[in-house]
Amino acid sequence: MSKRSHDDAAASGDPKEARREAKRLKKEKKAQKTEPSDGDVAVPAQLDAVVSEKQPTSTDEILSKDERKALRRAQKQAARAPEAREVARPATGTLGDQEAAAKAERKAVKLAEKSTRKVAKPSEHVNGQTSGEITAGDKHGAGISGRENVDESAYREDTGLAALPQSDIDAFVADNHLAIEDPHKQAYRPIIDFKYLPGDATQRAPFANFSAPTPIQAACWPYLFAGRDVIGVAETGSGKTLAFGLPCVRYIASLPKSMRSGVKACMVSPTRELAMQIHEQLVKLAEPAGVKVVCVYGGMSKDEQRRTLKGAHVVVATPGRLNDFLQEGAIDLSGATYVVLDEADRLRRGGAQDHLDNGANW
Ligand SMILES: Nc1ncnc2c1ncn2[C@@H]1O[C@H](COP(=O)(O)OP(=O)(O)OP(=O)(O)O)[C@@H](O)[C@H]1O
Repeated sequence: MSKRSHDDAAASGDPKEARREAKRLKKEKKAQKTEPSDGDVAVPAQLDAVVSEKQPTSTDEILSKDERKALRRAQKQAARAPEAREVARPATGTLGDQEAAAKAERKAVKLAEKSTRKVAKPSEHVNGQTSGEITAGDKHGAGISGRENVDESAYREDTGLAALPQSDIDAFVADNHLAIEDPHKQAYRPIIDFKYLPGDATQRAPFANFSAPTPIQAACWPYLFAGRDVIGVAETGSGKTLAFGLPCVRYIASLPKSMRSGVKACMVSPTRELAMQIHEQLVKLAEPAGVKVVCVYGGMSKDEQRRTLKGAHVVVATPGRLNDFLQEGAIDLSGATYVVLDEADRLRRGGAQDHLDNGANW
């Protein structure tokens, strides 16, 4: 009913008719007030807020107290589970009333919970490899091979780390975009603080100037301490050297003196510069532990390098020079059970495959 018809009724001179019209008009106005306007069709945005960080005020108007509580819970969980965002979104387009909103809300809570569990749990779809795969970014890779035939009980999680609430671990994994796949499903907790490293405080001295392990270190260390094979992928400058270097040095340092002689670890790097960088960092850790690290690479006198090899526990090498020394018997890797292929993808691309194949019978 329009104002025009009300005017018409008044103009007809029938007061009864005019009163009826006025009443109808009032009713209509009331009904218009309760109907959503075009601006209220912001339902998708409100439901997006189920998984976004900020909760718009209009959500408060639509949801009940219990629903708002569930919403906050979902937001917290969804913040740690980015996949939930994508799964929850399709539900948003079709909902326009309170009941539907509550339904979508419940669904989002469930999805967020499920996704959170998924993030926390190592994936189960690994293709029969024996390696754990640790991914923290995707620029450069380091193939890290742990000790063979080592009792996996060699690594015992620090009690403080084991006592942390799962939510702390989940938050670390989600915040650092870590994906950890472990076919053995041991689900070691990342060592998120140096104080959770095995060993006493003196062994943490090399990290005195660092505030916390980097994500790739935190994720790799438990697996490598346990003697597992690891493929680690992380961007450049993310601390991969210590990720594989610390467990290596600790392993050698832990050997009884009678078993310590000879090369115990070999690290192959695609370039001389990278090999030298690894060497430089490892020496700082290794020397105080009585572990000798040497670096051999092409373009330098072999004689000098041969001399340095005497008494070495760890050899850092470029593929060609390593192969030369293997051929001539200057390096014996028969006792080396800790092998690192630094930037394994680059090693392959750089034509190191033949050298690596030659070294396969180390
Ligand atoms: N936990 C840490 N906190 C702060 N700095 C660290 C930490 N661990 C290592 N670093 C420092 O970060 C720098 C880069 O580390 P590193 O060379 O291991 O990175 P990377 O991932 O191996 O890089 P690249 O891909 O270039 O080889 C080094 O100077 C190293 O001393």
